This record gives sequence, structure tokens and C-alpha cells, in this order.
Amino acid sequence: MLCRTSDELQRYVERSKEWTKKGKVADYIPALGKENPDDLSIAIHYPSGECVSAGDIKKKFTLQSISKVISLAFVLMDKGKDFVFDRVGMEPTGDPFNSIAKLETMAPAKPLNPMINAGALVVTHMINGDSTEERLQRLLSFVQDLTNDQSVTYNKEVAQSEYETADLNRSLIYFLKQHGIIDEDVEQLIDLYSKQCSIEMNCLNLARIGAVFAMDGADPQTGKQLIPSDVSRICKTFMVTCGMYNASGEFAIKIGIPAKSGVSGGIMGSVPGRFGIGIFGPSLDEKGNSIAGIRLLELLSKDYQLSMF
Ligand SMILES: NC(=O)CC[C@H](N)C(=O)O
Repeated sequence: MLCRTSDELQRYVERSKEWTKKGKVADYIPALGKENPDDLSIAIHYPSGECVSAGDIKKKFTLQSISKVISLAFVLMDKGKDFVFDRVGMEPTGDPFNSIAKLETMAPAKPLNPMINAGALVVTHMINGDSTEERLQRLLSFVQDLTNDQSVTYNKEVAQSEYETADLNRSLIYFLKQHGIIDEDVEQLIDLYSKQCSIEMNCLNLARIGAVFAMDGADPQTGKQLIPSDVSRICKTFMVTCGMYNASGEFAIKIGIPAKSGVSGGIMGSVPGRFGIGIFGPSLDEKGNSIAGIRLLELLSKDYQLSMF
């Protein structure tokens, strides 16, 4: 799909870019540490098919936690709401995304929501399929439909790097296994989750997924319902309440759009009924969100009245 570069959007990128210096690229997954902290790009995808962009929008990055919204939509379609929400909750935690603390204080030990790692691991565990390979391929094909790009796949190097260093996530699975929430081989689930988080795309692809959510699950070009509208609504609600980790409250006040970030520096935004946004800016703030990406959204939200509140 063609995406027109916009001078106006470019000016917003320039104004936000100085913030990249105040953050840091994530390196707890070693392969992510190679990114250039100065990068900042954005694409906006309208339901009409029109697309405007600024920055190096061809640059690919991995979804990381952004994949949690997609896998949630997918398992809600696979298993239905009752099954899913019997195993993962609907409440924000106020804790960092990889925290184990609340699991121990809650009874039953079900993760509070699907956007923290513990909850996302339960969600990935629920993806239907006879083998890890089949579950991954089913998820990938869903992402290819959302992006309308059959070339989308996962980055093997990032997946391997996460697999080798995911001991905190392993410990979350062991805990959940002990409490009967997960019933799967730990290494198998870590393998699938690492590949899910390593699904790779550019801002354009990401903006298109944001547009699908913005249009209540309908494909912006064909109108085909890729995600049932009630599932899309649930996902957008989680994006508002937990999408930016423990910065979601401040984000809702200052920006006010459903959004999901990942430690790669990606942010997917979804302005209900209007358009989808894809941002890549790998320099992160202390909570793990793209520091310049948030600044960029703040400027846009203010000038174009994007807040839904
Ligand atoms: N916040 C994130 O993007 C975290 C995703 C990452 N793959 C992890 O599990 O640690």
C-alpha cells in the first residue's frame, strides 16, 4: 500500500525527536539492544485506505507487548469470553508489566489482565492448535489478514534472544502451572510466546491493525469483519485501561486514545471511528514506553482533539 509522506507530520516528528535522548533502548532482550535510539517514525491509516507518514516507515520492528492485544482478540475468537475470562482478569495492576507480585496476593492466582506478561502468557497458552507450529501459523495468518500483508512473519534472532533470556517469564509460567491456570510444557509455551512477541512489521502495517480496531474489527478496505465488534471493543477497552502498562492512567488523561506499546518502541494507536496509528521509536522511558512516541501522540492529540474523553 502507498503511504504519502506528510510535511506536517514530519514537523511533529522533528519536535518530538529530542525526547529520544532522554530515554534508553531496551536491552534485557539482547537482540533489541541493537536498535538506533534516535529513530522515530509514524504512519496514520485512514479507513478510506489513505495513509500519511513521517520518518523511516519501512523500518521493521518486533511487536513485543503489542502482540498481546492481537493474541487476546484471537483467543476470544477461538474460545469465547467466558472461557478466557475464567483464566485471566479485567483489572489494571499499577505494577510493571513483568511483575509477579500480584499473582501471589490474589486468590485464585489468575493474572489480573491480559496485557501484563502473566496474563499474556495465559492467553498465548489458550491459542488453539495441535502443535506449537500450528498455533504460531494460525496466529501469523491472523496478523497477515489484519495487515493485509502476507509477508509478515516473526524475527528468528529476536525470538531466540528472548527465549534464551526469558527466565522471569518462565517463573511466571511455573507459578501459574502450580496454581492450575496453565497446563502446558514451560519451554513449549516460552517458545511460542517468544515467537509471538517477535512478530515483525513496519509502522504502516501497525497503523493498519490500529485502523481495524478503530473500525470495530472491520477490514478498512473490504469492510469484512476480521474481528467481531464485541471482541474489538473488549481489546480497545484493555488498551485504554492497561495498554501503556502502569502509565495507562496518565496516558488516558494526556492523550486519551486506546493504545498498546511494546518494549521494542512500537505503539499502536486506534482512534475510534477515525484512524489507526503506528509508531516506532525504540528509546524508552522508565516504564518501557517509547518516550518520543508518547510525546508525539501528545502533540497530535492536543492539536487534533483526538481524546475520546
Ligand atoms: N513490555 C513488553 O513489550 C514485554 C514483551 C517481552 N517479550 C517480554 O515478555 O518481556
